[in-house]
Amino acid sequence: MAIADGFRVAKVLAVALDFDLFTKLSGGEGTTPEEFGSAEGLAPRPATLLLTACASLGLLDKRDGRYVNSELSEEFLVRGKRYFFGDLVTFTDRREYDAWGKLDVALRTDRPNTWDPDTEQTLFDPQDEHMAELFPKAAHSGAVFTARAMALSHDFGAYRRLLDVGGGLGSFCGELCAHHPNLRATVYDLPFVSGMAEKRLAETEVGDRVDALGGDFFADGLPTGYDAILLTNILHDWSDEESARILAKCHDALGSGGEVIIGEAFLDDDGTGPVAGAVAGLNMLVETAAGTNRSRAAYTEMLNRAGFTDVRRLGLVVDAPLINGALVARKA
Ligand SMILES: C[S@@+](CC[C@H](N)C(=O)[O-])C[C@H]1O[C@@H](n2cnc3c(N)ncnc32)[C@H](O)[C@@H]1O
Repeated sequence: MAIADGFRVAKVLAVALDFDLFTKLSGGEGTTPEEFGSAEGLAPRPATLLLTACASLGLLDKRDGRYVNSELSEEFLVRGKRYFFGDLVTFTDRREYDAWGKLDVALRTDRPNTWDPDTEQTLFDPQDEHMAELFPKAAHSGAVFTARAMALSHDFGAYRRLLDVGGGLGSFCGELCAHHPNLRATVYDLPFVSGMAEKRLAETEVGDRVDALGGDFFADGLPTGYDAILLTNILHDWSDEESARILAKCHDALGSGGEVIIGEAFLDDDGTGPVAGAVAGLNMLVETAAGTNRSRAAYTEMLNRAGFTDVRRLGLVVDAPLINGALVARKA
């Protein structure tokens, strides 16, 4: 049944966030269904049903007859908190909920549902209503806690300068530099995203060690002078051939001994799971022209073909959204 009605659960979370429920409850005395209903213009029945559903999912606790944030929602669903996850939920709901309703069409046509490859050149078109602002914020929302997991799982302090290719709003750079005081990092992304990253990073505690550079990893060469390149949730957006071009650019940009780190929701090598990677793979069908999730074995082959050696598999010491591990490889 959990499989059959999983979409209902996702919608409960998305709608509660649309009401800004968890931010409004943060730090307060909680709410009753009557108070919540009258504040939001809802009749008692729907107000009660929504709060009950949120409590059943562990998003709210009930104390002395009042609904309050659970520990989970207090940490991840309150706007303005460091690990706020809500923008990813909202993006997924607004952009992908309807598109997943037509999953059968994507399967039959082998084309994305969320944008039109006949009129838009790429998924990352700044003219697209969701891409211009919501997507970078959503990616940040998923990345910042994931970056913490990466920081705890790999010694980024061994590097002096890190280049985060397709680094979005600098979520990984910011978090990794916060954990490693001697690390300096550059976010490299399309100019409309790197401009947003620059502004955001300037206001953070590590703003003096992280900068942002605009560019296109297909049209331009990558900047040099870095001893590590990070690629998280990048290669799954592209075909094998396009991914090979990106890896070749990374290889060209690194000096001898430089390392590339790939973070992904990897598939098991035998192609049977895990659920997160496999379902994210189908999302690549809905969202991209030729992307796919791949196994560690497939990425190892791609890395070797690009000239990297000594490929190591890295587990995460804490679970993270969006990725389930990393591969680290060296340029000989
Ligand atoms: C799925 S997001 C991943 C963001 C981040 N690395 C993370 O893990 O959250 C893909 C990123 O690649 C960037 N991107 C797409 N095409 C690009 C290109 N041609 N050159 C540089 N960056 C690009 C997008 O703007 C976006 O920030």
